[in-house]
Amino acid sequence: MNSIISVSGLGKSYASGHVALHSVDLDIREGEIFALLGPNGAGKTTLISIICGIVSPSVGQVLVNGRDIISDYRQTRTDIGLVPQELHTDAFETVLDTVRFSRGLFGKARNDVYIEKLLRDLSLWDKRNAKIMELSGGMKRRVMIAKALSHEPRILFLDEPTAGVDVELRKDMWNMVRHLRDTGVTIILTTHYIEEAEEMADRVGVITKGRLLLVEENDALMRKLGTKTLTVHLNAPLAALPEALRSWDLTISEDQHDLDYRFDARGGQGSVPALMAALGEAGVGYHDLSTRQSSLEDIFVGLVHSGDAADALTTQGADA
Ligand SMILES: Nc1ncnc2c1ncn2[C@@H]1O[C@H](COP(=O)(O)OP(=O)(O)OP(=O)(O)O)[C@@H](O)[C@H]1O
Repeated sequence: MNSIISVSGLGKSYASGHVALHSVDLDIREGEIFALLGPNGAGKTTLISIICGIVSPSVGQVLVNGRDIISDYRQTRTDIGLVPQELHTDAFETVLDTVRFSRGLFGKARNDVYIEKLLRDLSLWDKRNAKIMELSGGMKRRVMIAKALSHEPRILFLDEPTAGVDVELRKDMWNMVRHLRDTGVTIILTTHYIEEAEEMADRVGVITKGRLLLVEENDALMRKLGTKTLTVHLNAPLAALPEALRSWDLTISEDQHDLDYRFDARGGQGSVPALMAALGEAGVGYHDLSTRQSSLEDIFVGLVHSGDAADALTTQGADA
């Protein structure tokens, strides 16, 4: 598959002296959903702001569709739609007017057929004559996406599309993004939710402290993300594991009130009901359960320690 964006040796030092990006190499494939996953301050917004021409790089090169983002700014910017992290749009305008206006900013002729399709695709057509301030938070986000797509870009950047959004809206957003990808748009989103990267992306890049640690196909990365821990809160303290439970990867907490069970974050969930049955048969009573997924920090630490980061960078190099 062709690269629609090619980033090489990209570095950014802000005037404050802070180095936000260290020599990033990255290729985005046409038609994919790519998630840039990293904690706050990792450099995600800086990276996409450079690609979109909002922040200037200190060193390195970015090609969008084969064109340099600096010497060919006008064309490369036209190829891109950006939904920034902060939602800001004119509260008193109607949905239709604000989206038409955004298209005009790119010097594109009015195209009511395209705008209608776009608003229908984003389930906004019924609200086309509503003022922005009358819309729910989720709909305002959709309007931001419609604005970003109003000039028919081939690439859409979504900076933290679901930050502060409730679970239901998040799932709506995921469906919408997949649908947009099916219409041929290449999508790059930033997130600090592992779950979001897992749910949405074809490939994931993990970034921390301005370094792209690895770029992987989603499945391969999620396998690396290791384990989930299920904690079983017991009715009574347990001093030792009953014989029948010795084959399970179980650890009794120090106060003997909890049992921790570690299982594969992907594909291992089927073992949880079996464990519950085994606990029942062994006469171990419990009153509550909780699960915990490895945090990004756990993963970064794990990657750095296992040396996978270096291997992964090689993989990324080979990808380019
Ligand atoms: N204009 C600026 N001047 C100085 N430092 C900046 C500037 N913009 C960002 N930074 C710093 O660069 C680093 C990377 O910031 P960036 O916004 O790219 O991270 P991020 O991964 O998008 O984080 P978040 O998820 O919090 O937005 C941070 O330490 C941030 O404080």
